[in-house]
Amino acid sequence: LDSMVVDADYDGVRLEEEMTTEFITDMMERFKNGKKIHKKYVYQIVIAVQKIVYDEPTMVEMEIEDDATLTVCGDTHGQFFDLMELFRLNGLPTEKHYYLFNGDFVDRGSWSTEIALLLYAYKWLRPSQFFINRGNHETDDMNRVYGFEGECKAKYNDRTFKLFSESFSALPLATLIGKKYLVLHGGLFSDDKITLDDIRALNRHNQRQPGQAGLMMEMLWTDPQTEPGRGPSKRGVGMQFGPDVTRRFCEKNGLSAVIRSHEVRMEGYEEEHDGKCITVFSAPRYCDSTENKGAYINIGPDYKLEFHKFDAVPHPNIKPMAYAQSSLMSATY
Ligand SMILES: O=C(O)c1nn[nH]c1-c1ccccc1
Ligand SMILES: [Mn+2]
Ligand SMILES: [Mn+2]
Ligand SMILES: [Mn+2]
Repeated sequence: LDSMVVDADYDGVRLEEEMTTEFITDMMERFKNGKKIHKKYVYQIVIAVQKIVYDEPTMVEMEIEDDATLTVCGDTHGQFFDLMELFRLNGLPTEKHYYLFNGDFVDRGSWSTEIALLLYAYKWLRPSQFFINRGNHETDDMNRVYGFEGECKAKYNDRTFKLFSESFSALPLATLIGKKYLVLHGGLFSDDKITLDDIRALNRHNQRQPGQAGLMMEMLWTDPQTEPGRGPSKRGVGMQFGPDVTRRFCEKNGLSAVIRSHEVRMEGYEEEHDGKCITVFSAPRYCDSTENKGAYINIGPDYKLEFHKFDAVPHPNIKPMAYAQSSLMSATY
């Protein structure tokens, strides 16, 4: 990277050895105006964050300081302009305003590189006050089909996607908030015996992609159901878990609730399983078609959950999946 030179006439804020709020402010403005950042900076940001998240535990554990707030966001799926609306309503990330993005920040929407670079820039700036869980869309199989790979290659290059792909494999799979809320993208398990220690013990570095079975796959793919017990997945991957499964898991692990994302909710969030399984989804008017609201959850030092809804905002006339590769082109031979 050192040999790469950013031309003297580059019109953006320059990035040196560390991330700065000035760089982030400028990058946000550039993205709002349909501009990009220099590919050298893309590489620097993704490589820096890959190193940071690689060393984080599979389940990150954090507390909310007395004068701080944590906002938990669900799927954003490349809907950059709606994320800007969320930040306008709720405030940008700061040293005292922590954010946790609960996976599926790319694919579907056509500003996935903008969202990924913005979240990564904040992660690099304040690694202990900004958190990112992996979703099932932070995987090669989904990115090949649902637009992120194509968008990386269209806006930047192949190397950009490769670097993002390696960073996705390094992302933590869950975040424990004040020992009360377990936040993960999909949901719970086919095995009642799974505990937080099993999640802590999961070595995510020897399995880059979730595959079709196992703890990592279930954390990224499963969904709640209203019926007690367990049932088959409607997605063909993972399974569904009922209110009794959630209750037993919370009791066994001393949790107040599990907070997950992964599914659209018309009001942007939903408290299910007697309030012990909470879905939060932060992509309003999903794929420009579902008439859902977005939502986010603010949690203060008292660990009370405060739900907020928000509406989609206008965006430039680029359709969802604009960069998705046709299945023929992306097939591997
Ligand atoms: O893209 C989505 O809606 C999504 N978000 N999480 N999982 C999916 C998905 C989409 C298609 C097929 C399987 C999963
Ligand atoms: Mn065990
Ligand atoms: Mn999703
Ligand atoms: Mn998902």
